[in-house]
Amino acid sequence: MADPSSRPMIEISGLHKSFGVHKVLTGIDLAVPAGSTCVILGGSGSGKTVLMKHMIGLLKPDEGRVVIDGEDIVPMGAQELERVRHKFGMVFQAAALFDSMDVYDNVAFPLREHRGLSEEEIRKLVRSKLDLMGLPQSAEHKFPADLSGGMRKRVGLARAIVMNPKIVLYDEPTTGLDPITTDYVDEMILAAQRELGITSVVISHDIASAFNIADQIAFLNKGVILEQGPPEQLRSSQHPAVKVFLQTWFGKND
Ligand SMILES: Nc1ncnc2c1ncn2[C@@H]1O[C@H](COP(=O)(O)OP(=O)(O)OP(=O)(O)O)[C@@H](O)[C@H]1O
Repeated sequence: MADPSSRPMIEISGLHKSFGVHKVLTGIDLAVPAGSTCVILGGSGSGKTVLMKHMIGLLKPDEGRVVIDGEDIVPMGAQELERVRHKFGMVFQAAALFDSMDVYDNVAFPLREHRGLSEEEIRKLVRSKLDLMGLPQSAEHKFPADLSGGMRKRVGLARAIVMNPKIVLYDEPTTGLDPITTDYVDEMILAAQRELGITSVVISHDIASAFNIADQIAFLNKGVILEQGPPEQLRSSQHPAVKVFLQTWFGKND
């Protein structure tokens, strides 16, 4: 568990974003302490993906600041943004692996693209990340089509952390997975945080998974964060929209 008083790795303040007349984000304030896991929870269309895109500068806000590791990225041009993006790893809903490459080459790909490393150095880095994700040597030469959904997720995660990023953004990492595989993926997210000190931001509408992995949950609804804090704070929220959303899961499990 990260120290909540540590300095923020991501700090968003007064963020507004509209597309035409459609106001999507209307005043977001969010601080994610270094080394912690923040889950952005919210229903479909609440603005989770739009918020995440601001964190890596894929969208510019109409108003507000987006400070990453001490730097406001809003005024940055393409070259500077490219430098900041190297601090990020991304895990997408679909694992987004290259079908024509085996597991080893998929994970090695970012290292070959961005670093002048020897094959031996690449081997060490790839193996260490596959180990962390619990992928045995025998999986290295399999192709994505031959892997289960959960295995593909783990390969995607190994690739996202192979460059030792400071921050990993997860876009709906457990959508479409069965409960056991979901637990396993949650474990992998926690392992990456624990072993590598990674700051994680997870967008999700999976309540069980959010409560499993989050140091902090930010509940997004209609473009504003209605409640933000440790899972137990969300659980006891008196905000009607938060209560209704959580009842969809806790209602069934209490
Ligand atoms: N580039 C864009 N142009 C216009 N509208 C957009 C654009 N990107 C997102 N939106 C709108 O912003 C709103 C929020 O979208 P967003 O993708 O952030 O939702 P979400 O919370 O991630 O939902 P989901 O869980 O369904 O992925 C939606 O109404 C969407 O149509």
